[in-house]
Amino acid sequence: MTAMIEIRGVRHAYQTADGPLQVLDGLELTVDEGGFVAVVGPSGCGKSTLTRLIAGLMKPDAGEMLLHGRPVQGPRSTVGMAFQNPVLLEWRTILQNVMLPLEIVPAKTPRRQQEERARYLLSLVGLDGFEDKRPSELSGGMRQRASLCRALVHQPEVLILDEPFGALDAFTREDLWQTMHRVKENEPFTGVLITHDLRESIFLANQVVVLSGRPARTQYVLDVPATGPRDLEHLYTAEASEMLTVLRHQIEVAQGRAPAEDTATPAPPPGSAAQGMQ
Ligand SMILES: Nc1ncnc2c1ncn2[C@@H]1O[C@H](COP(=O)(O)OP(=O)(O)OP(=O)(O)O)[C@@H](O)[C@H]1O
Repeated sequence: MTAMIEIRGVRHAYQTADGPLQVLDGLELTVDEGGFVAVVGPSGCGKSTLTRLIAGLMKPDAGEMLLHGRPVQGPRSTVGMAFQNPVLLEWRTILQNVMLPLEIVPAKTPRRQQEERARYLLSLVGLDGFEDKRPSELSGGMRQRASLCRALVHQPEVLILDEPFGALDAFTREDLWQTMHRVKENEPFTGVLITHDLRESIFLANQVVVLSGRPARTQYVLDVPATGPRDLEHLYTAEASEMLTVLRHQIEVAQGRAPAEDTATPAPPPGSAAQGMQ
């Protein structure tokens, strides 16, 4: 497997009025090409900071950030991003919103082909028939689907999803998880998902990385045995329940609510590779 994202010993601090705030301290992460990694951790530990570094919107103070073996020097059109708040432009139709990145960073393909791709993506996420609507005519879940298409329109190598489903109700969120599997089956991106939802992490990702409390380092890595599309029933299996128990415990450790060396730590689920990174 070729590594798409390699993060080695990354440190980052923000300069604040109260002095430097150390956010990341010795972060390690490898995402294989075509892989889908979920990053979980306590609130404020530095997850969004990590996404900004991967996207090249900021540079780390120390350590290496590599995409396809090359240092990340700045923002690249090969990285797509979608956030919790979709921010679609009301004066543009849904199709025009999806095509917006192609106007900012022009693609080499002819306009007709670009529009075909945008329409294809909209149909992939179940929004065919809504191309000419305005954002305010769509539900929250539909706007998030459109935002996903916009992030994918450039055929990014890396798709960063920063809590994209966090503001949605439980049913819509589960619907979107299944859409995400369909998209992943059809679009060859490498995914990084930031989430607070552990069920979401094991449903979507093939690996879950737990960050420690701030300053964050990689505390724990869990390989999810199931790959490819799965139905929601999968979340109610003994295997899923064991994985969730392990992850919940790791989050408690990261929050300082459970000791790191705890003999009560549940064993990793069968078939999964779980490892502490103390
Ligand atoms: N531009 C900035 N300047 C100063 N401090 C910042 C800046 N951006 C983030 N921070 C601080 O850095 C820390 C990490 O922020 P970040 O948004 O990366 O955390 P997070 O893990 O994504 O948080 P959450 O889980 O709550 O979304 C927080 O304490 C935040 O207040």
